[in-house]
Amino acid sequence: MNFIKTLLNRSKKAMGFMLILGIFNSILNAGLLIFINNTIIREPIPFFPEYDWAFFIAIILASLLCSRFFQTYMIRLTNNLLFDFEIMILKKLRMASYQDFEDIGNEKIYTAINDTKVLGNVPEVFMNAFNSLIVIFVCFGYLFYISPIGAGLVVVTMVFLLIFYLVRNNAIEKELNERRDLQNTYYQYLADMLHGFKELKMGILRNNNIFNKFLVKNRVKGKDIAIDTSIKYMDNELTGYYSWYIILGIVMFVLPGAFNISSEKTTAFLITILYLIGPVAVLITLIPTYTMVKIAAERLNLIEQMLDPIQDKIEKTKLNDAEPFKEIQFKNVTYFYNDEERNQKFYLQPINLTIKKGEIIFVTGGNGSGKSTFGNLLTGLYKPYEGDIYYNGLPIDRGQLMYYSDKISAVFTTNYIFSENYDEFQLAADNNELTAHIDMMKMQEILHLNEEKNAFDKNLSKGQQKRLALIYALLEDKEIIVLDEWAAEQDPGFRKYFYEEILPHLKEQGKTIIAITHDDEYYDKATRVIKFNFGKIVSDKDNLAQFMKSKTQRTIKQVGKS
Ligand SMILES: Nc1ncnc2c1ncn2[C@@H]1O[C@H](COP(=O)(O)OP(=O)(O)OP(=O)(O)O)[C@@H](O)[C@H]1O
Repeated sequence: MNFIKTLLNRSKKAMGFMLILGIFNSILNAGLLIFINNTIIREPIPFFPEYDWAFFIAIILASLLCSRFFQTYMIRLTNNLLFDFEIMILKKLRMASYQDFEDIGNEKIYTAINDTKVLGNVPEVFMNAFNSLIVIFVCFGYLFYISPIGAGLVVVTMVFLLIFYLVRNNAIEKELNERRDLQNTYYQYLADMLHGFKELKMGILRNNNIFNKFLVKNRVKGKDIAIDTSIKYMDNELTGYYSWYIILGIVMFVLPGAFNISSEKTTAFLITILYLIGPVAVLITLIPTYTMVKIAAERLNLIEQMLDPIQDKIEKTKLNDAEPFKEIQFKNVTYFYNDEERNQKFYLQPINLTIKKGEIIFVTGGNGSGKSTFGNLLTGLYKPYEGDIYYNGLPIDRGQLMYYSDKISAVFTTNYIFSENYDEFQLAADNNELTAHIDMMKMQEILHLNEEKNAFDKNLSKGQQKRLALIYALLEDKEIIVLDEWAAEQDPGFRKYFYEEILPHLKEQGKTIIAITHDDEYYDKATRVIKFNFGKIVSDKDNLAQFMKSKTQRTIKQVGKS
């Protein structure tokens, strides 16, 4: 697993150094305890007893410096790891196929980003545990030195406590997993609420139900589990904490009488046990952290497997950029949706066709007939289930999909306008190409440039957003343009203008256009019409004669006007 590997690699480098530092610091701490004990029971230190105060100060200073160095190093390591993990998830996401992205869904990605935060804290937790272990080890050595029987008693009590903890922790782990699943569905309902806010405002029943039956129900369950888990943890902690008093009682009242231990030794025993409470508490609070890390790592592992990256192969299999577009060929290309959750299956039957440069193809058919699925295959968003797609005669394999997609501009039905100018378009008034596109889309008075972001403002109507999306697509200056129901939101006048003026104009510029459309009154504006029905191409008609006829009529009209 990549995350765990990175964690181990990064930790390994740090661990060797930190272990030495940790051992040194812990020995200093334990030394401090022995020093205090010896002073209380008036046993002088074995060397330079007259300078014991100087030793005391030296140990404290050394421990302080060591701790500061240790903590600073840990802060850096933790933050660097957090950064690396977050970037790793984003990088994997960026390189994942659209199919994988669709399968995972936004909610799990949000949760995964939170999981990286849990993993990032592992080295610190581990080092704290390690330091505590050393202190515990040294303290026990000291206890065994003072009274082996008393120390044995403490060890037995602690082993019982540990077993009690681990058994209870198993039950808690199940609850934590359940909480994570609830979190995923919570994000899903939240997305419904945020994206469907308008729809919620339009239906009281809907509004009540999403709130009461889904969001609140989910949160109540989440809260109940959280309370239950926290109470179990608290019970564990209280049991642990109060067990110390039992141990202290045994040391105070049982040991001196039963085993004839002197009051000095009893005092040293008591102080050591009080000193042990801190490090043991650190170890005990580690158990929930360990459980959380385990769950986060398992979930991240799952996401990582789902986000199967394709970047390794990309550089080797780049398409020839210089070669102009000639054709795209589909050979026995099929696609298969098998949505088990929703018990939904759809098979797009073998497609065999060739798209030549300069064609204007309309893809038509009823709802659910497979047009958009075909569009996703054509744009390289989906990899064929069977068969192959060829670009200029070259079969497109998985590693080339991104480069293949990069040859195509697309405006999807659910088009999204980015908030920043990621394409680095030259959005300036002196960019003639831009002004020509804006003129063609009749948006001179509508578009406002946000100078700070170097992007056009997004607060446009749906139809206007589609026009802006097409302007951006044209600025990409690619040879192939795929449009999915682009004209659906345009008013009748602009729709007519789009089919009769814009598309022919783009063809004249040498563009190849594949438009998914239901506008059958404009079918004569295509050079070819492909019709889908129930996941199958039922007709693929060359429409060039019709197109030429309507083009001639258009030219005659223009001449007439002038
Ligand atoms: N992500 C998906 N998972 C499972 N099934 C899907 C998925 N996307 C689409 N489908 C199914 O595939 C079939 C074809 O869908 P597609 O979107 O290609 O149809 P379409 O012809 O574009 O329809 P429309 O004209 O309504 O946009 C539909 O039956 C749909 O339910």
